[in-house]
This record gives sequence, structure tokens and C-alpha cells, in this order.
Amino acid sequence: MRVCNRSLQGKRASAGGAGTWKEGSLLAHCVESEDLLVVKDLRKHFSMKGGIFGQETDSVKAVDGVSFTVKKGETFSIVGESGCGKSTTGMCLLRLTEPTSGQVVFNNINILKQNQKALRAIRKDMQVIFQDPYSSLNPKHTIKQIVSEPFRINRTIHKSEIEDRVVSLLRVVGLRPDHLNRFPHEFSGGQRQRIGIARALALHPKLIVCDEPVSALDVSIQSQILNLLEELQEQFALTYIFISHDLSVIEHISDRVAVMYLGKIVEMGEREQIFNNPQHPYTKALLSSVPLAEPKLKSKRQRILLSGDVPNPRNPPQGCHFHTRCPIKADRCMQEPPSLQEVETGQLVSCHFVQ
Ligand SMILES: Nc1ncnc2c1ncn2[C@@H]1O[C@H](COP(=O)(O)OP(=O)(O)OP(=O)(O)O)[C@@H](O)[C@H]1O
Repeated sequence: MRVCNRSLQGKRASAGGAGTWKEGSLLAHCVESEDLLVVKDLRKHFSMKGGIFGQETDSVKAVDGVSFTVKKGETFSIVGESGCGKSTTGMCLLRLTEPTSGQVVFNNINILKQNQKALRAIRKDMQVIFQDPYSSLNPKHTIKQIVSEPFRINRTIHKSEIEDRVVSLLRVVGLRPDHLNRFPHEFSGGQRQRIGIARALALHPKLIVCDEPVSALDVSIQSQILNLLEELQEQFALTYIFISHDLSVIEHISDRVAVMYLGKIVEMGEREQIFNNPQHPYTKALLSSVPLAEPKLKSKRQRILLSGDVPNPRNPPQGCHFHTRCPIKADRCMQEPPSLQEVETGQLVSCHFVQ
């Protein structure tokens, strides 16, 4: 997909910028451009209940004002440490988790405004692949039952066609027709992830949210699954939102990358911008922890050790969320939250010192 996406680069200049679009202009923008998905100021605050009456005492700001756009056919990745809000963002896009506020415009439809019936129809075009292929597959169902589930739920094809369709889906993901009547426990982790991918492909989706799809797999199997995802993207013109904490996986698969910290995007840009010229101190620190194969590069990249832990998302720091661990913080950072600003065409950074 990289060839296709490069040709789109010029149009991406203001993608995901911290603008003040109203919903009407957001929809108009989506129609005019090649954006498949436009996310604006998305928030998910989980309310925490306590006390003797179970009243709301607190909230976890898992996603706290996230905006980005995803072009048709690209792989847009979300990376960050555990607990920064990657999965919650992905689940909110599909409304598998109900967002607190914001806008998610998919294929020109604001999905947060749809009723359950309309949402079911839209979900045919938006699928998800989960991290743990074993727990996401019903152990009591055969592969045929699992992969055909979307056909049965959506009644898109006649019963008599189901087996042929499942067989062709298995072939597409590198499994065999004789696997049809086996159960998930008879497969390896990589094969189980292929089954999950076959199920996700069944209804010809436009977008797939891949939530840590290779994190549970051995490194050698990881690359097979990543290659398969890339081949399928070409074959079926798929758009991916790819969620991972693993920077080497992100570098391999992404067209564009968003780096999240405590519920917010701190930096976003083309893969090359993020990996070759990171601007936010958090992105720099994350990248400095990745082992480099080339000795020449090793001497150039200095390890940046961040002090302290990620703060509690129930009580994020005032001002810039990153200031408690930032090596370049100043007084202003403790008071004023920075906004995501474009520092170079297509590269946006949320830091008072990178403008
Ligand atoms: N249902 C929930 N109720 C309360 N808090 C939640 C819930 N789901 C997630 N959280 C909290 O929201 C924050 C973001 O979680 P999320 O799973 O989105 O992060 P993540 O970046 O995907 O991390 P990981 O890679 O570990 O899954 C975390 O602090 C998490 O504990």
C-alpha cells in the first residue's frame, strides 16, 4: 500500500490537526477527500463507582481528546506504553466501547449518531482482529462455524453457499479445506490468528482494527502474520488501524503513526517522520529504547531514560500530561496543555518546545 499512500502525501498536510471543525464541515471534508475515517476529539472516560451508594467517585480518562484521519488503503498505527488508551480508542471507533464524546465519521457516516440497527449494518464494513486468537475463538465451535458466523448473523448469503465461501476464506489466509471441521485447540497460535483474520474478512470489510494482532505470537510467526496482513491489504483494498506497543512491528507495517501518552496523541506523522525524525520528547525516549541492528546508527542514537512511571489516568497531571517525566519541561508545561501543532507537512507534535 505504500505506493498508493505516497501519492496521497500532499493531501495529508492538515490531517488530524487540532482544528475546530463542526460536524457539518467534518462530513463535507470526509466526502471531498479520500478519508475513510475522521475522528475528532474522541473521549472515553470510564466512570469509577464507590462509596456505600455506588455513586460515581472518579473517572479514568482512557481517551482524552483524540483526533486523526485515516485514508482509504493506508495503515494507520497507534503506539504507546501499556494503559495509554490504544485499545480503548480502537474499540470506541467500532462502538464496541461507547465513547463519552467526540465524532467518528466512517465512510461519511457519523457512527456515534447511529441506532443499533444502523450500526449493525455499518459494522459489516468495520471489523476487528484481537490480540489473543485463542480467547477470541469459541473453543466449542468448529472452524467452519467460527468463520461462517458473520454470514449467519448478517444473513448475507444462502446456507448452501456457506461452505464454499468458508473454504475460499481459509485458502486466502493460508489454511486448508480439511481444517473446516477442526476445533481451535487443534491449531497453533499463528494458525488461530489466521482463523480470526478469515472471520474478519468474511463480509468484505473496508476497515479492520488490528488490536495487537501479533503480540501473543513468536517472532518468526509474527512476520508471517504481518506479511499476510499486507498481502490481504493489497488484495482487498483494506484500510488498517494497527494497534501495538511494539515499535519494530509498527515500523514494519505502518504508513502513518500516532504516538499516544495518557489518553492523548502526542505526535503523529508519516512512518519515516516518526522513526527518522521524532520531535516529541516522549517519542524520542520510546525510540531510543529500541535496539538497532546497524552499529552506525547505534552511535547516533542515545538512550533516553525517562524517570518515574506513567501517572494514573484517574488523576493525570495538570498542563502537559507528560511533564512529570519530561527531560525538557519548564514551568509553562505544568500549567498549560500543549495542542497538537503541525511542525512539518504531515507531522504534528504536542509540545510547547517543538513548534
Ligand atoms: N472497562 C474499563 N473500566 C475502567 N478502566 C478501564 C477500562 N478499560 C480500560 N480502562 C483503563 O483505561 C486506560 C487505557 O486502557 P487501554 O486498554 O485502552 O490501554 P492500552 O494502551 O491499550 O494498554 P494495553 O496495551 O495494556 O491494553 C487504562 O488505565 C485502563 O486501566
